[in-house]
Amino acid sequence: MHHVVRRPFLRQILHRSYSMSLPYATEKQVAVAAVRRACHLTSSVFNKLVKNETLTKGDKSPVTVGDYAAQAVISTILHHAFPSDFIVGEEDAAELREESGAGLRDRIIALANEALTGELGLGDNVEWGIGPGQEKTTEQLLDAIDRGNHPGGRTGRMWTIDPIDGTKGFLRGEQYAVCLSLIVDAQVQLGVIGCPNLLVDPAEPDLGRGVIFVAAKGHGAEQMRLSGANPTPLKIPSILPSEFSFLESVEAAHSSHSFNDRVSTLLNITHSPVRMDSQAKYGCLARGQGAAYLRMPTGVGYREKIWDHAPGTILVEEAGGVVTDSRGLPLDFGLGRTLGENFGVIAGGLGVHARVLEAVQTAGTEQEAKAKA
Ligand SMILES: Nc1ncnc2c1ncn2[C@@H]1O[C@H](COP(=O)(O)O)[C@@H](O)[C@H]1OP(=O)(O)O
Ligand SMILES: [Mg+2]
Ligand SMILES: [Mg+2]
Ligand SMILES: [Mg+2]
Repeated sequence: MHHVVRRPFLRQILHRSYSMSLPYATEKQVAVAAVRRACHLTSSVFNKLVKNETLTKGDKSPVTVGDYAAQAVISTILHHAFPSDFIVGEEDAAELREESGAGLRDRIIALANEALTGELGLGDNVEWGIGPGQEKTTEQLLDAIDRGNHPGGRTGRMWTIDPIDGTKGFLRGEQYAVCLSLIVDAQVQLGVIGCPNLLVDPAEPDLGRGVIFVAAKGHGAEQMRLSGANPTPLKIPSILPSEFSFLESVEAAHSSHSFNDRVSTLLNITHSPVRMDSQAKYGCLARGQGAAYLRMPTGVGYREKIWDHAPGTILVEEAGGVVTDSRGLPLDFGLGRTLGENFGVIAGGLGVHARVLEAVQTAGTEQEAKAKA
C-alpha cells in the first residue's frame, strides 16, 4: 500500500491514534468532506440552473446537471481515498457520452472541476484528489460517474451515493439531500446526509440553513453546520413529542398519503403530517422533529433503492430509533441495488415505532379485505 508509506510520519501517527478511537474514522472524514463539497456545488448550481439542464430519465424522474456533477465529485474523492472500494451510485453517464449530451456534459465537467479544485478546508487532504490545480479530464469524470455501477450484494465494502436525493424538491427550491453511506458485508457502518436547505435549528430560524447529519455504527449520530462547526449529538426523545405528526413525502407518487391518513386516524393523531422531500426526513426524525417517518408504496412495481435508505437508517438507529419495513423486518442492504422485497419503510423512536407498526398492520389488513370485497 504505497499511499500509506508515502504518508508523512507525524500524519501516520495521528491517523493511527484517531483510527483507534473510532473505526472508520478516516472514512468519516473523507465522507463528510465529499458531501460538503457536493452540497456547495448543488446549492450554487440551483441559483444558476436553466431549463435545458434537466433531463427526464427512463423512469420519468428528473436528473439535473447538479445530480451528475455531485456524483462525479463524490466518486472522485472516494476513488482517491479508497481505490479498491466499490460504489453503488444512482446516476450513470451513458446519456452524457452521446453526441446529443455534449452541452450538458461540458457544463457538468466545469461544475465538477470547480468543486474539486476549491480551496482545502479544515481536515481536507490533497491525497483525496481535491484542492487547487487538481482538475480532472472529461474522461476521468465520466468514468467517476460510471464507477457507481456496482451491483451491490451481500459481501465486501461498498459506498452508496445519492448525489441529489429528492431531485423534485431540489427543483422546487425546497428540501433535498446529498447522501452517502458505507456498507460493509451488508451492514451500514457510516451515513452522511447533507441538507443545504434545512434550518440548522427550527426553533431558531435566525441561525440559517445548511446541515450535515453524520452517524457511525456504535458511535452515535450528530448534526453539524455545513462548515463542520457546532457538532451536536442527536438523540430521539423517549417521550412522545406533544405534537405527534408523521413525516412523509411531498410527492404523492413516492408514498401513499391516504395510507398514512388511515394510520393517523387509527393512532388518534390530530396533527397534519409534515411533508418534506428526501432523506432530510430521516435527519429531522433523528433530531426529534416529527414522531415517525412512514413510507408505504403507492402501487405496483417500485423497488426502494439502497442509496435512498442506508444513510437515513443508520442515522435514526444511532439516534436511538428503529427502522423496519412494514412487516417489522430490518431493511436488507445486501440484496443488490434495491431493497428487494422489503415493502414500505417505518422509522421512529423506540416506543413510537412499535405503535406505528401495529397500526400499519391493521390498516394493511383493512386494505386487503377491501381489495377482496
Ligand atoms: N415511484 C417512486 N416511488 C418511491 N420513490 C421514488 C419513486 N420515484 C422516485 N423515487 C425516489 O424517492 C426518493 C425521494 O422521495 P421523497 O423525496 O418523496 O422522500 C428519491 O430517491 C426519488 O428519487 P431521486 O433520488 O431521483 O429524487
Ligand atoms: Mg433521481
Ligand atoms: Mg434518492
Ligand atoms: Mg437522487
